[in-house]
Amino acid sequence: MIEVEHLHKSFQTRSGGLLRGQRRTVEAVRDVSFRIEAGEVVGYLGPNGAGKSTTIKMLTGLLVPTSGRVEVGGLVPWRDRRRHVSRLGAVFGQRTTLWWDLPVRDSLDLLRDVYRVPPARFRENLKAFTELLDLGPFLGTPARSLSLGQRMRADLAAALLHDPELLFLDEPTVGLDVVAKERIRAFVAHVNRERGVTVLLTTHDLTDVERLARRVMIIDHGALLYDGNLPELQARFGSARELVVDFEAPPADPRVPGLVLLSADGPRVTYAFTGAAARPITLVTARAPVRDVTVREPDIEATIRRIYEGNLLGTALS
Ligand SMILES: Nc1ncnc2c1ncn2[C@@H]1O[C@H](COP(=O)(O)OP(=O)(O)OP(=O)(O)O)[C@@H](O)[C@H]1O
Repeated sequence: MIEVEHLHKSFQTRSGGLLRGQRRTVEAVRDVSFRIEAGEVVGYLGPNGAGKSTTIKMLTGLLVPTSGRVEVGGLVPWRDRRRHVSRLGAVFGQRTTLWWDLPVRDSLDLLRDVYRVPPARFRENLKAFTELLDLGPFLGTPARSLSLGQRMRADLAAALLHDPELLFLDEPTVGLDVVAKERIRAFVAHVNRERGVTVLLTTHDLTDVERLARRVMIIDHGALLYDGNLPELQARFGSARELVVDFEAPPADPRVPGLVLLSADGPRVTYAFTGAAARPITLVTARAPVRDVTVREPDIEATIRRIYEGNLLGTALS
């Protein structure tokens, strides 16, 4: 579906401040290559300024690469813009594609005309999306009066009315409460599953990724650092699992041979371990009477932070 080979994009900028006017080259994307198959949901992650938007803009045809190859469904995005755009949908969390002063329903009608959606198909899609996203209560409301969550739902419907094969989502849940976030995620999972829509998702909310994407690509300073699934990411870069043990009484010596002691606070002692939890639990319970044990998984957020920090320190990770 998407093929990217040795993609580069540089921008010429002029510096401000003391060096005002001096030309500078920013390499926003450096030698990025990947393939995305039809029907995949891929999380595209990276800290601010990493090169995510620049990549997406090249994939949508808004920007022409400095060098390298991009093909989406057999088309070169910036050369075949019109045909390309008819096959993709995009939702940008920070701005809307809806007409600000028009009722949502009128915006959707206009998009139907822009994309020449057959009337029967339009009716089917509008009905399905109205149900799935509960658009009914605000179809008559102008975009400017919608809450952020309502606006996102309307934007998602707008992006999918013309049955695109590919959906770009840029921060689709930013600023939403947990319930609204979950509703958006459920909808995206639905269109992927039921309609086979391929999704490329940029987000700073890792719950979006855990919920939706089996695969993640991590970019920093324009270069791809990781491309793979989440469990492998955890296995390769995650910190150890933690075993939190509540002993019946504070142990005189909390150390257990074979386990790394992280902290001891009265009867509660925390150890680090890797692999399965059975052996550490056996070791601990053999040591002293235990009231309770909990296994704490390393969180994906911490893992990704370590990858970003590793890159800042210049560590080769991939
Ligand atoms: N039109 C432009 N002119 C000059 N520099 C640019 C331009 N667009 C992007 N850049 C620079 O390219 C780099 C990558 O920016 P990009 O917007 O792709 O990052 P991002 O990963 O999308 O970040 P964010 O998460 O903050 O949106 C940054 O250093 C940015 O300042």
